[in-house]
Amino acid sequence: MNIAVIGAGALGCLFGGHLAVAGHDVWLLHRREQIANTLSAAGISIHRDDDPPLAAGINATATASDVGTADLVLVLVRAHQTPTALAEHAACIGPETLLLSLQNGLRNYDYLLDQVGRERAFCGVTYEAAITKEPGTIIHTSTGLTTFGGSSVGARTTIQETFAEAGFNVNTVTDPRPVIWEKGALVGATAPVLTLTGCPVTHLPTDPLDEVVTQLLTEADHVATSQGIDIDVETIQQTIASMTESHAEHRVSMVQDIEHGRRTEIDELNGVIIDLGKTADIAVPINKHVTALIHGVEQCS
Ligand SMILES: NC(=O)C1=CN([C@@H]2O[C@H](COP(=O)(O)OP(=O)(O)OC[C@H]3O[C@@H](n4cnc5c(N)ncnc54)[C@H](O)[C@@H]3O)[C@@H](O)[C@H]2O)C=CC1
Ligand SMILES: CC(C)(CO)C(=O)C(=O)O
Repeated sequence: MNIAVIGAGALGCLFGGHLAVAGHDVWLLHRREQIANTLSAAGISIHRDDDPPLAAGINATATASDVGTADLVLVLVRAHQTPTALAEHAACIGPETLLLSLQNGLRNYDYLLDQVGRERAFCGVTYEAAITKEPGTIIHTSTGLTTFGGSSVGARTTIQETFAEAGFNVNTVTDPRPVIWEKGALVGATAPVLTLTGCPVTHLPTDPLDEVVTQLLTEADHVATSQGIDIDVETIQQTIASMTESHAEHRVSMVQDIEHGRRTEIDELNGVIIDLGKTADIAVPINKHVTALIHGVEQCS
């Protein structure tokens, strides 16, 4: 397959690297030509535990037309960067190109649907986790399930098989919205708490963090219900509890954003919960407070 990955960050290198090693023609789309040239020349390197690093030769470019027409475009920029990134790299999206997002955020499926319509848009979530050490060198901190969905069964199966052959554990569903909301609620409840407190993932289920996490989850659940989406707070809490082992070494994306002085994805997570809560007349005071506090941290970091 000719696969373009928009966003050569932690997850872009993780998925792109494994897909390249599995034999696909993978192109990383980077914003900066100079870094793209370095990635093309040096390849990427994926570090996991004490294993020898996985080296992957890869094509990288800042010019989407270099890719030709991609069979699959994997979108892995920060959620708020999605519409701009899709417009910028539209040259590799042809009339049959499939689009897949595995980003965090509650609006990514809508962005992809706007771009290519129902038959070619696929969206989901991943519990794989990675941190960038330097451009093209990443630490794969945790492995985990990837779940995505979309209308076309044939295309879904092709994408699932492609990722499974590259070593990923992948599930598919028809309607991706419940899994997107389940992970959106989880990240919206945990990432701001970890970012504001500086606590590691292992602290999440302990007092007093767990009370705030539960309040944030409960508000997200009420808003999801108003959208006709059923999420299970208890299941999410169990996932959070399991992350204290599976993600003990990981610094969540929002913490990484603040460490690098970048804008966080808070507006694509808790911000969406606030907006939809307003429309549906559902009070979400804790989401409003943490969103305001994260905006404050963004201004001062
Ligand atoms: N890092 C992780 O462990 C996980 C991340 N996620 C989600 O996956 C998404 C990607 O996360 P990361 O890889 O950590 O982000 P990252 O910040 O490491 O990488 C994003 C990359 O996109 C690039 N970019 C931004 N705009 C661009 C554009 N217009 N064209 C080309 N490149 C552009 C940035 O320069 C950056 O290199 C986020 O939504 C994140 O929340 C989900 C699960 C785990
Ligand atoms: C849930 C987690 C930690 C990765 O699986 C994540 O999505 C993040 O780092 O933001």
